Amino acid sequence: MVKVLIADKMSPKAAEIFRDRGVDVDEKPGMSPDELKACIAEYDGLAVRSATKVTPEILAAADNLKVIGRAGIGVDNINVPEATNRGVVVMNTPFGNSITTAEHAISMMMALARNIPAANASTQAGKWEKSKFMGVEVHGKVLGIIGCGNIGQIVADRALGLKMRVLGYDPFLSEDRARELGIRRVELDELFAKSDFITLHTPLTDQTRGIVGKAAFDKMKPGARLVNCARGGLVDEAALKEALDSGKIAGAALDVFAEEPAKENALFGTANFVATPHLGASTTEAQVNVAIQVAEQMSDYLLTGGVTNALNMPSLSAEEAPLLQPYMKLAEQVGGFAGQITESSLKKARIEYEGHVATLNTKPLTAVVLEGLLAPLMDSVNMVNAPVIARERDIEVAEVKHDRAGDYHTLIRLTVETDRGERTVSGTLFANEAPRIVRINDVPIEARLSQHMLYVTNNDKPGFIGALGSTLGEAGINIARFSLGRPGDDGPDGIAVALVAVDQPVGKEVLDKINALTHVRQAKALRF
Ligand SMILES: NC(=O)C1=CN([C@@H]2O[C@H](COP(=O)(O)OP(=O)(O)OC[C@H]3O[C@@H](n4cnc5c(N)ncnc54)[C@H](O)[C@@H]3O)[C@@H](O)[C@H]2O)C=CC1
Ligand SMILES: O=C(O)C(=O)COP(=O)(O)O
Repeated sequence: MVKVLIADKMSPKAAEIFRDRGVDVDEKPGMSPDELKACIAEYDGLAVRSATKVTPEILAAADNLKVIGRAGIGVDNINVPEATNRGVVVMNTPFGNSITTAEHAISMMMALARNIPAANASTQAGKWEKSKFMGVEVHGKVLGIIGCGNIGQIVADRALGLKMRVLGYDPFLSEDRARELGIRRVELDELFAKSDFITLHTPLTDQTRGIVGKAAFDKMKPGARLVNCARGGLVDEAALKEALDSGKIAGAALDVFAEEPAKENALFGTANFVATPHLGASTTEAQVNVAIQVAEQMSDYLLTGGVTNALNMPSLSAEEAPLLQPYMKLAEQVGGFAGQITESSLKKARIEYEGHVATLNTKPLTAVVLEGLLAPLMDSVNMVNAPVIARERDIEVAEVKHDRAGDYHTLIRLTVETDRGERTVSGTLFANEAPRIVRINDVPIEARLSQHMLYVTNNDKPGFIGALGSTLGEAGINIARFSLGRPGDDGPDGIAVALVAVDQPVGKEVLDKINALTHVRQAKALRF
């Protein structure tokens, strides 16, 4: 009998469904990491919310684990790459708590506008400080939404109902979709400058970490109010404290903190600061939704192999799987490469299949290319929902097949079109199984991707490679493989590209140093 552990507090519906489906279930919320590590080997499935941290250590001890189900949206408490390495499927429930979380953000905004938490405390303390708690209307005010995905769009809808004017910043929000939502799409600086209220609804990624920091507070309209019901690391808490203390902003409400549980925090006790203990998803309705969904999805997988809302596994029939498997990896790399080097709003993605791959069922491959392309920007993207997300975001997707082989016997070429022009990434399979990137824009190259990569465009001049090697060496970063390419093969003619596989991640500090090297035009750290 398969056995599942529910490690966080969940609606009793989850255990009920597991039992009804014939899955053995233990409920042990509140375990320490050591306790979890000691017992995890017993289980085939692990169901969590945000409290349990599924670290590489836990995964290393999870000898029988096949699936992790997140009863909620954000999976930043789960080490998905490590789970993938270990063949553990990670699933979430992308929509079950979105309305509830949007409603919490609106509640936090209203709490700030009318000083409700402080007025409540003062009134119940017997003070009757009517004149101290003068508020502001939200009617006619500007709400800036950073991250206009599922939750951000629900917040926009509710804010429009409150007669607010809504601005949205999201690299994936198209002009047409913004118009449909009744909001205005802006760049981040304009959002900071014009918003009376700002609310965050992005996942926590390398791009969004610290998105509201000192520079952002400096750009904000004096007297703005900030709400964060997404993830703690999005707001720099020290900079927020300074902005509140100096009176630069009039208030802030946080549901999420850089460190949770936040039992101590420098912000506690600050005037005009409101805090809730990660309550965004905590309503009866949302908790029943996510508990049912997670238990159904995990039972399906454990009992039948059916996959829904998996973040790290494509769903495929048993017959196609072995044929498509090596191409899946290639498709993910080609898409992931383009996604990580694309910085502005995507308009089109053209996926061309040439040679052998064009004779296969390319639908799942296109889905995996799109998944790779969109994954750097959102949490809940998988091969099943990636085409839907692309459609919703007005990204035009074209699939083209050329049966005849070109330079390679098999090739996947992805061309993405953004506001700033086109980018192309092509890849092939060596020996029918090993993915290689063979062209980036007009530059031929031959690169095997590994977990940590450095992608550098530079002026093709002597001295660059030595300087790069020294900078990495000084930072204790070992170069595993080094691939170089340039548009023409007949001597230096301007630009060149280096794809460097490194054994350690390249942090921001080292990346800044590389970007400052003579001849470097742009360096980016990529992850696969
Ligand atoms: N406080 C709580 O209890 C809860 C918090 N959450 C958090 O809310 C987040 C959002 O959830 P959903 O809307 O369902 O996710 P979603 O994936 O539908 O939307 C996220 C949006 O953020 C955008 N985005 C990504 N990078 C960005 C950037 N650098 N700048 C601006 N926008 C960017 C994406 O394009 C996407 O549209 C989740 O990732 C989760 O961390 C979710 C549920 C409950
Ligand atoms: O769904 C999410 O992303 C959340 O943050 C909800 O967290 P929770 O399940 O309430 O611990």
